[in-house]
Amino acid sequence: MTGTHPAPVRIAVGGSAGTEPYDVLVGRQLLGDLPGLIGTAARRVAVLHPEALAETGDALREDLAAQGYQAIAVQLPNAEEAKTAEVAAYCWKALGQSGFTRTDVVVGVGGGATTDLAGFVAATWLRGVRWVAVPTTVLGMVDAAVGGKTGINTAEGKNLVGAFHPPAGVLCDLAALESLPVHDYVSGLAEIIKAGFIADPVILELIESDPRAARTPEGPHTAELIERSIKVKAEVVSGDLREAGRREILNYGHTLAHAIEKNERYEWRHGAAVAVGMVFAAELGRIAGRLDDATADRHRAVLEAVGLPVTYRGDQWPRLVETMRVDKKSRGDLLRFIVLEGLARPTVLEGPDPAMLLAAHAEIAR
Ligand SMILES: NC(=O)c1ccc[n+]([C@@H]2O[C@H](COP(=O)([O-])OP(=O)(O)OC[C@H]3O[C@@H](n4cnc5c(N)ncnc54)[C@H](O)[C@@H]3O)[C@@H](O)[C@H]2O)c1
Ligand SMILES: O=C(O)C(=O)C[C@@H](O)[C@H](O)[C@H](O)COP(=O)(O)O
Ligand SMILES: [Zn+2]
Repeated sequence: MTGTHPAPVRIAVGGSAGTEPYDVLVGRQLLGDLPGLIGTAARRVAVLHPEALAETGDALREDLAAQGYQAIAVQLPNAEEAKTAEVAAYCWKALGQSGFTRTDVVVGVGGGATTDLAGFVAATWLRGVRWVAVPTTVLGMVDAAVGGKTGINTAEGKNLVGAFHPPAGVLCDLAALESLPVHDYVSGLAEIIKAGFIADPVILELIESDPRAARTPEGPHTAELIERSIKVKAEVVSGDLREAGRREILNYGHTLAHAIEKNERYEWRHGAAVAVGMVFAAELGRIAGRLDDATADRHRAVLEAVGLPVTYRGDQWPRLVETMRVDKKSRGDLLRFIVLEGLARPTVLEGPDPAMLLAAHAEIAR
């Protein structure tokens, strides 16, 4: 089948804070590009994959072995269970036992949880080795694999330990999405919709034109939605890898989302929590007098139209507030939220009055 697909779309991510630039490729049958990204200096390659992609991980290992690399496959638990210190330690052991040196390469194949963990293992092994991301979920392609945020969760909260460690390249093979359960596919739409609200409203129009079709990889706008969202992310992280400023806009909806995920013991998908978190942030923006009613209402409408949740248990508020205090955007005792001043006009709301937070919470509580 080689040669039957059009050339992939290539989206450049600029090097920032002294890191190398790299490309995100979106297309089909992209694994031929993997050896070029691994590079000629590597002898060993570790393919980290989730249990759900055991066959893919093993096929990739065999392929790399056939090309002369000493390749190992390291199976991780599915989803958020992979993002723990114990799983990272298990991977460090596998690298140590295979004699992994500074010129060897980690490949993360899977959803955002897998690439977050794989990138973190690469960032920490020998203080940093090269890694390549092969995202296999919508969310992984449009968000997690791009931008170099890697990390794990702790008992106190989501992504509290990590490193900025950009990949050498990102390969988004759209064929991978065909095996993704619809629940996971739709979860990824939350980050696409986020990109629409913070930067590219055409995304919202494409989804609103046929929300049912947006729920499937066969939808007419799938590739465009993915490419537009990657471009938003690439543009933002190219200028601010370490989140010194503008990158915070990518955290729209995430302050509450991460608290919900922790409260649900990570049994909610990230995208589902981000959907509720964005409705909360929109209401907060409206209550703070920054966002117009129509744009605030549009959040609920588009998220519900694709089947994402827009409400959360009303009795959990005190616990959620407690968790939000350790959000990475907090400074001392000051809570900080990304809100909108209009479509594609994100800004920071610092230290909102607790009554304002409560009023926004009332709009999502059930
Ligand atoms: N680093 C970042 O910038 C960033 C950005 C956004 C999200 N994230 C993180 O990403 C994670 C969520 O990622 P996700 O939504 O991709 O979920 P996930 O990685 O948990 O994957 C969801 C499920 O799908 C399975 N799976 C993956 N690909 C598959 C495929 N092609 N076919 C069948 N099953 C498949 C996984 O094994 C898992 O069980 C969260 O931990 C979130 O914090 C990170
Ligand atoms: O890349 C970013 O920056 C983001 O904030 C993207 C988010 O979608 C993503 O969930 C990220 O992992 C959140 O980062 P955190 O620093 O709030 O843990
Ligand atoms: Zn996110």
